[in-house]
Amino acid sequence: MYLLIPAAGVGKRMGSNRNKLFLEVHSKSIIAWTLLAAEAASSIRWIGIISQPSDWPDFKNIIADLPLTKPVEFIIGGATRQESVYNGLQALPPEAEQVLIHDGARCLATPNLLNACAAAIRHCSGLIAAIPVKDTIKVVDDSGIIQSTPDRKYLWAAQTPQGFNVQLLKQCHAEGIRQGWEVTDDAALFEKCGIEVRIVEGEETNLKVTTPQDLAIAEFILSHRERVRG
Ligand SMILES: Nc1ccn([C@@H]2O[C@H](COP(=O)(O)OP(=O)(O)OP(=O)(O)O)[C@@H](O)[C@H]2O)c(=O)n1
Ligand SMILES: C[C@](O)(CO)[C@H](O)COP(=O)(O)O
Repeated sequence: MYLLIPAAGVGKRMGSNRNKLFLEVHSKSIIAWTLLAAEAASSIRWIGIISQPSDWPDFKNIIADLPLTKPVEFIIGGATRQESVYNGLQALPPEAEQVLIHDGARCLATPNLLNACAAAIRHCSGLIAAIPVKDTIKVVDDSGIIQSTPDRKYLWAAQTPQGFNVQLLKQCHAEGIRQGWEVTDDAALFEKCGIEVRIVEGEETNLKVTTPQDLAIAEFILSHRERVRG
């Protein structure tokens, strides 16, 4: 399985003055944890890091210190996550028929989840890891007035990995450019193109490290894992 890792952000919500994936949690950088999970996932055979060239020296220094055996390619990121993934798709090896896209910021995803998504994409055209929401979700208008309360039993929080048939995703990204669609995950492009996307049960611990509070939560999860695994 081919894995694209969007890693070209700037971490505005983290308040970071550099790519937040270089921040450390539990003694390793966020991107290091993500790459170690990809290395440990037996289904992953190739890794593409989509990132800003200005970050490549730092990424390469991190990778040099990791026990990686799988090929890692550097792909130029875009101004948005959507553009970054578009670039990543163009850079895939020509033989890639399916792809997993996994946020570099989701450094707690387990190898088992990556493998489960890699197995599941063999049987469908599109999928996402997701978990049922626990809170009641409100749709709120611009003036802060609640407009509706969707039935929670139909609401899932999308995570990554997200998996896709490569040719279909390339077509949907191209249509997104033509239509000016701005999406925050790739599944939304499939949805807009009318292509079915399945859910794969995600992990409650698979948070996207976005704000400083998430760093503290990730630290707790990683230290707990270490205690449990010994
Ligand atoms: N132009 C971008 C923006 C984001 N990402 C990646 O997409 C993932 C999810 O994005 P997010 O968590 O929003 O990261 P940032 O964009 O860095 O955060 P912020 O929105 O707070 O700036 C991250 O791994 C990020 O590196 C990317 O590859 N290219
Ligand atoms: C792709 C994603 O992680 C699914 O929840 C999320 O949409 C990324 O959003 P971001 O604003 O780019 O972090």
